[in-house]
Amino acid sequence: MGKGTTVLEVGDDGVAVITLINPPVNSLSFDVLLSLKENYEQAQQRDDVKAIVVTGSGNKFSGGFDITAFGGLQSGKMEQPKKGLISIEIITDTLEAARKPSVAAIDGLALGGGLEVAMACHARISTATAQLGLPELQLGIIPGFGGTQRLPRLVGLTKALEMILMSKPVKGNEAHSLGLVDAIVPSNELVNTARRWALDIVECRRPWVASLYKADKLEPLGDAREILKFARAQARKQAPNLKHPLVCIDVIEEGIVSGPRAGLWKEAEAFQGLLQSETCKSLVHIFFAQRGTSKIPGITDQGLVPRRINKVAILGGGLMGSGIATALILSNYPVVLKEVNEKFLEAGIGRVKANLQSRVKRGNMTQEKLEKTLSLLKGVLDYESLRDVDMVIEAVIENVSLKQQIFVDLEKYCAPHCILASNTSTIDLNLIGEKTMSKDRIIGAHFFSPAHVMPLLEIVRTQKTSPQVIVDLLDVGKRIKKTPVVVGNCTGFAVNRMFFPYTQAALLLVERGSDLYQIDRAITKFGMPMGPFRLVDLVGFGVALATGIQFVENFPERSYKSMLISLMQEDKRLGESTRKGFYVYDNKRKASPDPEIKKYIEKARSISGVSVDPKLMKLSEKDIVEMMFFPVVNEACRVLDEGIAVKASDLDIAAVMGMGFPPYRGGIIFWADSLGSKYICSRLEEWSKMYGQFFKPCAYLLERAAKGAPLSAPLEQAKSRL
Ligand SMILES: C[C@H](O)CC(=O)SCCNC(=O)CCNC(=O)[C@H](O)C(C)(C)COP(=O)(O)OP(=O)(O)OC[C@H]1O[C@@H](n2cnc3c(N)ncnc32)[C@H](O)[C@@H]1OP(=O)(O)O
Repeated sequence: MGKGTTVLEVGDDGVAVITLINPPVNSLSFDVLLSLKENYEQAQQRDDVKAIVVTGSGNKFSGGFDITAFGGLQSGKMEQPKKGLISIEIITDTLEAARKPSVAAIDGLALGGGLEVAMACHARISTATAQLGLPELQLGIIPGFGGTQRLPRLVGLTKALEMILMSKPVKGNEAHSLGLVDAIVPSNELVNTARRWALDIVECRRPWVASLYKADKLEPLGDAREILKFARAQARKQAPNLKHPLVCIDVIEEGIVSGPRAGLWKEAEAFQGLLQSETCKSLVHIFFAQRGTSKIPGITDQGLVPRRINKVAILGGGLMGSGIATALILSNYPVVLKEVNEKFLEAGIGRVKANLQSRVKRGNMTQEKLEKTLSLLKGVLDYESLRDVDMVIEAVIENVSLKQQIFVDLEKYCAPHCILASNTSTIDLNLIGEKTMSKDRIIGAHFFSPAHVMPLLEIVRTQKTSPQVIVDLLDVGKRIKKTPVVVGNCTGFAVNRMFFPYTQAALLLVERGSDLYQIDRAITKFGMPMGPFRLVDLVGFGVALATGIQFVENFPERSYKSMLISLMQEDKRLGESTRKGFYVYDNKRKASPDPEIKKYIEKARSISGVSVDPKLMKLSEKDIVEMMFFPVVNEACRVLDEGIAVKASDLDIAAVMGMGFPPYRGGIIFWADSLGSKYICSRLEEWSKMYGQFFKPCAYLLERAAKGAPLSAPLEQAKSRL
């Protein structure tokens, strides 16, 4: 059976309506594209057809080219169509060059190839809320159905570059003011308006525009060159490791300098090349991995319906609590914020206000909306006000006995159905709930700071957490626009388990002679937002030490015990907040290296009893990256082996969204598999001989390496490769 189709219906008015049908988003599979071509040709031939309307089924135009086909095209299982077949033969020479005019009727979304089909029509009618955009760069490719040529001609070069390079869609209303669509109508009038518009074109009451040859919106060549030069500089600065944004700019330039037809050919060539790139493979993996995190075998396939959460309570108005409260009220959840005294409560509410105010300052929220959002927040000091909430999220300091007492109290005051969640980032949930009888409704809701900004939500289930409670929290996560990763219960869960060896590797290397600023530079160049030392400065030494202790206590055999951070803390160097950490900070928070650090390193080195290793003093960037990240891979393997994560791709998302691992490398395990389990294992073995247990490969990694199996393959599959 084919994948999707189009349907042609001819009305008495002489308009042929062609509907794209490929749920859920009417993606453009080859079947859909070939069927679209056939129906266009039929409409051309039929005497009873005067004009054409293209629309999508289920109130959606189209989400673009079928991303599920990428894998087949990349592996060679599916044949690449000949160059230009779709963008030139179908979209340009069949759709745009047709002898009968066509109008796109856009509801819901027109993204990527979807918008490119719409731009080849001779006019576009849209609803106000539809999303229109070319987000291809997010997938490591460029628009490949003529978008690089038509969008600049419809909206001007500057706006087109912004939309394409930032993968930023616009809503119908904005698209209208930009000239991308010709009229905005309500959804129920969409197709009829488009029909009339198409007939008006036939009768010359409306212009018949072929976007590819429109030139009035294009800037003069000299100006265009300047704009492109600026865009190139920005792209190089923002994503120095990525080539495809620069390729995209070259392709756009070709169309402006040599004409749109030449631009189309260059686009087709570049598209085919980029489709095979590692960047594209990695980003497509991330696309599906991200959607896969909310599919949990045994939980989300049981037909459970999420219960309605009407009101949420947050315990603790510190940095985390106030961030979580902000995230919730921003998605219209009424929130009760509980603190222990007036002073803390006021400070907590103040933080939420400040979070919202920064949105107003940046122009992302009106003052009126701020007031309305803030009215959803109520501060309280007692447990009485928690009687009618459906979920509590505890976000107090990381202190086991305090948390245990809180959960006992919650059990007393909250309704029996109320979900009892903890935002702990490291502590075992069984310990937190030890003194309660409510173990089935205890769950971890681990947010990342700042909680109203960071996209990840680590959902921690214990053996006893009921599937219903997991489904409920998944639903809340979706409503507050977080990507969930559901993990099992242990010290540090998935993200901090991976973070720990990362920080430890950095400390081990500097104690043995590597330059800490060089480590930070190499790691930033690899694609992390900042290096490990700059990061510790940012989160603060207090947090780093508190989490560190949890790990050293729980995993002593593989912890590298360094006193470096403690020694600096004794001298009140606590990171950026004190203007001194591994770096020194000026008034503008600009970080500069500090020669004084040597002193602390030497002291820490003598406490650890290690000596400088000349090899580690002159590590290459590649070696730094591997010595920093292979221990992370090793820990990720343990997390998989212990069943803490259900699938490898969940850890890829956890690394990308929780640690800042570059998405264009596909996440931690995907990246590791690109290097091979054998190679990683052999390097770790080599280092463990020289530098100790910290690097020792775990059983899972050893087993995979021995079989030459990828780390991401499910256990049975890896075994069956024998
Ligand atoms: C040649 C061309 O220039 C190349 C292209 O067109 S490349 C494609 C460009 N298009 C895109 O990048 C859009 C990608 N999709 C999205 O951003 C979002 O899915 C969306 C905004 C369309 C919908 O978002 P949302 O409502 O949150 O639903 P979401 O869960 O993401 O998607 C629903 C389902 O549609 C699938 N889907 C979405 N877009 C798809 C596409 N283009 N192809 C195939 N499947 C797609 C998702 O994988 C998901 O499947 P699942 O239910 O099995 O997990």
